[in-house]
Amino acid sequence: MLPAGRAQALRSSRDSTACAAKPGPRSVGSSSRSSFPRRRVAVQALDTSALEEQQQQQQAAQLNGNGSSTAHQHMAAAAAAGVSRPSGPTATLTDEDVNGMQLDGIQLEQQQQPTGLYVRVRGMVKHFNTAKGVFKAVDGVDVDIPPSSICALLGPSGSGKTTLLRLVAGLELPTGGKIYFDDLDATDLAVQDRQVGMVFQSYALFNHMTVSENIKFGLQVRKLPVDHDKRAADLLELVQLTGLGDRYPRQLSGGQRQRVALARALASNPRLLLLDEPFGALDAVVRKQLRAGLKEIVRSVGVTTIIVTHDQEEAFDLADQVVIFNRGLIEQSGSPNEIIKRPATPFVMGFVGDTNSVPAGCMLVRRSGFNPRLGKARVMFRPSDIRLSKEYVATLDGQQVTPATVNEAANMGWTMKYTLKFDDDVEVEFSVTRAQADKEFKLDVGQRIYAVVPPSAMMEFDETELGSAPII
Ligand SMILES: Nc1ncnc2c1ncn2[C@@H]1O[C@H](COP(=O)(O)OP(=O)(O)OP(=O)(O)O)[C@@H](O)[C@H]1O
Repeated sequence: MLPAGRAQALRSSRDSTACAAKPGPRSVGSSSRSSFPRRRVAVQALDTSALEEQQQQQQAAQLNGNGSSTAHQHMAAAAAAGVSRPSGPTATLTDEDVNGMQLDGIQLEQQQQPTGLYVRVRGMVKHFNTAKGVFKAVDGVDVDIPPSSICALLGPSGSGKTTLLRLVAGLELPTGGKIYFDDLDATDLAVQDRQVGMVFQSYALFNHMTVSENIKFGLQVRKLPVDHDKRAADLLELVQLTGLGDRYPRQLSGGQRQRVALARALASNPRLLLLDEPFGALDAVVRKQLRAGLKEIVRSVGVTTIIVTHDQEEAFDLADQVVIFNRGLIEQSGSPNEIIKRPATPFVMGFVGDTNSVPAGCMLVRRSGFNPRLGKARVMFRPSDIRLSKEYVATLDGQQVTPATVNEAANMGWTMKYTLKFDDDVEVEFSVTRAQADKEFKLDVGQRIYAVVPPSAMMEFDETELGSAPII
């Protein structure tokens, strides 16, 4: 539960510190309508994590002795035993960074700070030059993320999720396309002017600083006009770590460290929170707890949130909008319900949830009345769409049944999984909850059953449509 009054306190603090900043060195917002740099606080939303990431990359490049190392090499080096972690606040930022964050000329503004950013990505392209040629990591992506909503980027490994997140953060320069924050063309905006907070899988905390010092770090560097101690205390309460401010990161559990990272990312009131596998290194129970807390916190402070995750349950539970990536492109974007109930492509159907895949000409498909188009090789459907009768019936739900034999039964704990083998040797999986198995669907191996699948639940596809191998 969110501590009473914390979110309000944090919001009020945002309101009272609303400022206008001069545009940063790279804030070339081309739209003349844009009021972003003048109207909004670039200041209080300047988040340390993006800068630290940039800093890590520079340091890692130096460690590699190669100023032109790829971003991936940088990150790998940075991740290696925290070697590239900065040793102290003054060592973390270049003069240029700090100059970019100075508050000279900033006027206090009493106007209410808007909540989350409205993020629009248009025609985004990011190609990397590799030894094998041009690698299309992101290849023409449009996404709209409404203010204060949570968007999850989901997809196979290497599909371009993190690259898109880094493009939005300003940590990668696009090969093509535009990024808009509200009505501002933010494509060329400097990282420190993006009002972005970030949390990564690796904890990204300064080990030599206490928890409170970690949270206050960005506020101090920027000399933000808020009570730093109070803000750190408020954030610690928000992430339910009150009393642990004097500890060092090594004295915390993995889950606690991630909560500190979240508090630190929120300290400067970002209008956009970017999370890259924030709970990836944690066990399932802790992940679930943190997930619930994260949802409540980001909702309460109203920050627009983009999260990259491999965990489908996490994506569907957290997000208002789930974006499914494949090979640098978006296969589908929609609410969790839309994605689950109406997958737009065979890839999404196969990627999200369990599916059975059978030849288009098999008995089950033919008897169902489904008419595959010519040239299509297979048909998919969800195991949960199978209806069956243990007694012989000619039709079930108005459809002609297909007889099958229970070939295998697997006890999965809370569910039972059965393999059904039709008389043309085609096998499908059928699963029921333990409660259903105990009551109506207790099946024995060798038993005959009679199955139907509604044609409306079937999707035909070509094998090539399911590919997720990256394209070079
Ligand atoms: N700097 C780079 N140079 C060359 N290729 C890169 C670079 N950065 C990313 N890539 C490649 O771009 C593709 C997309 O990478 P990205 O990290 O965005 O994938 P992802 O969907 O986040 O994967 P994962 O879920 O495994 O983190 C990958 O194949 C990756 O190897």
